[in-house]
Amino acid sequence: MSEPVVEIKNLSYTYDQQKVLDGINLTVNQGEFLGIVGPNGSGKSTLVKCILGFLKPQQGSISVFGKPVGKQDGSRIGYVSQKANSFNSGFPATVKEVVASGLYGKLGLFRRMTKKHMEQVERAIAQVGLTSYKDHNIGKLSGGQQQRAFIARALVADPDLLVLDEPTVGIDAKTTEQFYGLLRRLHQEEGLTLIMVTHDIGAVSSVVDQVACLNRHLFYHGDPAGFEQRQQEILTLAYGHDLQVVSHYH
Ligand SMILES: Nc1ncnc2c1ncn2[C@@H]1O[C@H](COP(=O)(O)OP(=O)(O)OP(=O)(O)O)[C@@H](O)[C@H]1O
Repeated sequence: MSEPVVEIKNLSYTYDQQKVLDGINLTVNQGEFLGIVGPNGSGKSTLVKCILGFLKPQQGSISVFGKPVGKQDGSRIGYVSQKANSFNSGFPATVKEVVASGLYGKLGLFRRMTKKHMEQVERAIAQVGLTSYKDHNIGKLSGGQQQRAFIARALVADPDLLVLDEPTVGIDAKTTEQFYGLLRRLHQEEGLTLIMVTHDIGAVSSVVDQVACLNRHLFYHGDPAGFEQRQQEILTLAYGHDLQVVSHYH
């Protein structure tokens, strides 16, 4: 079997006096699609920031593609942050320019784009179905279209791992469904490994193939069937009360 994409061992993270992650052990294997769920303030974004190397944990270790976090080629990881879709409508950049900015890490800011780079940009835009909007101003697109443009920016450098932090916040149910369709295709047809933080517990089981339920501790990590079977028990532990979950997809 190939090496894990992400391997987290006994990870703890503390902000000032507040321990927000405690003793987390979690492995993401190649080709998996992991959904991270948990209540507000449960440490989901902190965990993602540790995986991306933005935060340095006080305890434990994380390796990504077999190397300590921060030591791998950054272009192997695509990231779409929580705030990516709160874009100023006057922002003076086209979809093509925003997507091309995803290559700056590889190119350096002032190196010219070659024909091959431009083809990569066009391909990433096509992957998310925005070809007819490629010359539109990003700020003038709908929230769902903007979100797809940011996915294209994360995909343009051809990453092996895509990390998404609450990508469907502020997006309506129909657009969210289309968006999940896109993620499913990237996962199933292109074999991309994905990690997605989400509040959408109902939909998680129909989109991801692994679920991690977090609230400082990891309360569940396994397949969606096991999660559904023990859902009330796990959510009561993690959320502290019975939470009725309505699935969007059944
Ligand atoms: N930079 C920071 N400094 C101090 N405390 C922080 C910082 N960032 C987050 N926290 C706190 O750490 C806890 C976990 O935050 P985190 O953003 O990881 O949770 P989350 O599960 O992603 O939350 P949400 O679902 O609301 O986005 C929260 O109590 C938050 O207030």
